[in-house]
Amino acid sequence: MSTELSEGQGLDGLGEQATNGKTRQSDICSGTTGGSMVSIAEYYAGKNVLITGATGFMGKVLVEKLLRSCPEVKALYLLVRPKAGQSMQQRVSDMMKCKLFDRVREDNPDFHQKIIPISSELIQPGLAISPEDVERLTACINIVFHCAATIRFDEPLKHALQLNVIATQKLLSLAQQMHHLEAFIHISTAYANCNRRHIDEVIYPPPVEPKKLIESLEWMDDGIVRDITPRLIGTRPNTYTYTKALAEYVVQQEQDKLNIGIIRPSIVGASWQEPFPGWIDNFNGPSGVFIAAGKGILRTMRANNDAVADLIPVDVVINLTLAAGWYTAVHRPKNAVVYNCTTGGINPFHWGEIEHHVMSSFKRNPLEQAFRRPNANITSNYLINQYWILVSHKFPALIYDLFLRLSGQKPQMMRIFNRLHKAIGLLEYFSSQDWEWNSENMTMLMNQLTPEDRKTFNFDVRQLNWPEYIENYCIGTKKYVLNEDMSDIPAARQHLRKLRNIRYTFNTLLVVFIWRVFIARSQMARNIWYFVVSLCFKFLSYFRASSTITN
Ligand SMILES: CCCCCCCCCCCCCCCC(=O)SCCNC(=O)CCNC(=O)[C@H](O)C(C)(C)COP(=O)(O)OP(=O)(O)OC[C@H]1O[C@@H](n2cnc3c(N)ncnc32)[C@H](O)[C@@H]1OP(=O)(O)O
Ligand SMILES: NC(=O)C1=CN([C@@H]2O[C@H](COP(=O)(O)OP(=O)(O)OC[C@H]3O[C@@H](n4cnc5c(N)ncnc54)[C@H](OP(=O)(O)O)[C@@H]3O)[C@@H](O)[C@H]2O)C=CC1
Repeated sequence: MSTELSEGQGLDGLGEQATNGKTRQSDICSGTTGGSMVSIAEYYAGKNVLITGATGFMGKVLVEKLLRSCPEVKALYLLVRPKAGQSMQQRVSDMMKCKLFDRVREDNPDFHQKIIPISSELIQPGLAISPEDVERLTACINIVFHCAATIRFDEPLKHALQLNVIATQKLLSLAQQMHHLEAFIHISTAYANCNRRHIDEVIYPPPVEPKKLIESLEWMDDGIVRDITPRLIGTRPNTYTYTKALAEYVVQQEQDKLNIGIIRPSIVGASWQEPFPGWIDNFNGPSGVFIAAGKGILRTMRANNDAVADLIPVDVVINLTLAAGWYTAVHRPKNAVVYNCTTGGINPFHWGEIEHHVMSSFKRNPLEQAFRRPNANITSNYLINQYWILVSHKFPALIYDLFLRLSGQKPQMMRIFNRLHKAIGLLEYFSSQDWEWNSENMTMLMNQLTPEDRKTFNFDVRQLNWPEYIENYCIGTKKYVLNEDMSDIPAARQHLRKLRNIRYTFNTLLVVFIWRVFIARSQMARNIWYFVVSLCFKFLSYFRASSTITN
C-alpha cells in the first residue's frame, strides 16, 4: 500500500499566511532582550515555549529542565499525538507522573499547570493542529524546540521523509506565522553527515534537493521506494541519517526569516548529573547493547576497540539546547548556527574502554535473572565475531530452547537472538569507525554564559569522568529501564554464582565427554587417561591414610 506524502496539503493553512518572522520579531523584541547580560533563566521567564517530541527521551528531559531551572517560564506548549489507545492528555499526565519529574514536583507541586498539551500528528496535513490552536500558538509562542523525529534505523524512506523532513517544513511554516517568535531550535544528529570523516559546524549541501525528492516519491508506491532507497541514501547507512541531513537543509532555507539554531548531538546516553545520574528510559543506541550484555545475552559485537565512542549525556545535550535557545534569541545571529554536541574531540573515550567498564559495572551491580554471566567482547574482525556468534549466541540459544521444549515450554531464546542480531547489525556502522567533529560553537557558547549559568546549564564535557558515568549509566538501565530494585542485588549476585557453577559443571562434563570419545579412538589417549586416573587414586589413598594416622 502506498503511503501518501502530503506536503502541499500539509502546508495548507500554515504556509499561506507565512510572513517574514525574523524581521517582525526583531522589531518587537529588540527592546525586551537585554543582550548577553540576561541570564538563561531570566531570558526564559515569562516566555511561551513550543516543544515537539516532548514525550520522547530528549523531549522529556528538556521539559523537566525548563521547569526546574527556569521556574518563571510562562507555559510549555507540547505538540503530542494520541497513541496506543491513550489520549494526548492522558499521555502527558502519565509523563508528568514519571520519576524524572520528582525534583520538579518537589520544587513546585503545581508545575503541571504550566504544561499545555496541543493535539498534533506531525505527518498529517497542517500538522493536524486545530485552527483554534494554530491561532493560539501563533499569538503567543516565543521559542520553538523541534525534537520530534523518527530515529529508527530501519524506517521506510517515505515515512522517514514525512516526519523528519516534511513535518519540519510544516513546522517552519507555522513558526513563520508566530508573531513573537524569537528562536527556532532544531535537533539534528551529529551523524547527519556521517558520510564524511571530518564534520564542521556547517550545513553541507544536501544529497538531493528535498523538494524534488518529495515530489518524486509522491507518485511511487512503497515497493519502488524500497527498491531505490539504497541508491538514494548512497554511502549513508540508513534513512534516518539521510533524512536528518535533508531536514538540516530545509531548516537552513529559512534562516533569512527565522533565528535558527541547529543542535547535532552524537550518541545520546543516560544523564550525567541531572535530574539524577544515570536516568534513561529506552533501549535505543548503546542502552539496549549494555542491557543485553548485562543480561549475559550479548557476548560478542563488532566494534573497533580503539575507535572513539562519541557518547554524550542527555542532560548535556539539553543544557546546550537551552543555552542555544537563549543565545539565538538574544544575539539573533544572521545565519543558522550549528552546534556539534559531541565529546570525542574534547574528552575522548573508546569502545574498548566502554566494554571494560560496562562489564565490570554489571559484575558489581548485576541485572536480575541474567541468562549467563556478563562477559561480552568486542572485535573488529568479521570472522572472529561470526565464530563467537555461533559458539556463544546460537549454540547456547539452541540448548536453552531444547531445554524449554523438553520441559513443555515455548522456545524463545533463538527468537531473542535473531532480534538482537538485527539491532546490533544496524548499530555496528557507528561502533566500527571514527569521526572528527569540530565543536567550536559549543566552546563559543560556553564562553558566552555567566559563571552561574555555566553551572546551572553545564555542558562542559571536559569534567566528565567516564568510568563513573558508565557505572551510573549501567545502574540507570537497571533502575529506570528494567525497573529492577537495587535491594535485589545480593540475590542477583547469588544467581550469577549459580550460573558460574553451572558453567564449571558443564565445562567439566564437556571435557570428560570429549576425552572419553578421544579415548575410545586412541591407544595413547587411553594410556594417558589410565596414568592420570591411577595418579589421582594414589593421591587419594595417600591422603586418606595420612589423615587416619593423624587422627
Ligand atoms: C558492551 C558492549 C560495548 C559496545 C557497545 C557498542 C554500542 C554501539 C552503539 C552505537 C549507537 C549509534 C547510535 C547513532 C546515533 C544516533 O543518531 S541516535 C538514534 C538512535 N536510534 C536508535 O538507536 C534506534 C535503533 N533502533 C531501531 O532502529 C529499532 O529498534 C530496531 C533495532 C530496528 C528494532 O526494531 P523492531 O524489530 O521493530 O523492534 P523494537 O520494538 O524497536 O525492538 C525489538 C527488540 O530489539 C531490542 N533493541 C532495540 N534497540 C536495541 C539496541 N540498541 N540494542 C539491543 N537491543 C535493542 C529491543 O529491546 C527489543 O527487544 P524485546 O523487548 O522485544 O525483547
Ligand atoms: N537518541 C539519540 O541518541 C539521538 C537523538 N537525536 C535527535 O534527537 C531528537 C529526539 O530524539 P529522541 O528523544 O531520542 O527520540 P524518541 O524516539 O525518544 O522521541 C521521538 C519523539 O517524536 C515524537 N513523534 C514521532 N512521530 C511523531 C508524529 N508523527 N507526530 C507527533 N510526534 C511524533 C514522538 O512522539 P510519540 O511519543 O507520540 O511517539 C516522541 O515524542 C530527534 O530529532 C533525534 O533525531 C540526535 C542524536 C542522537
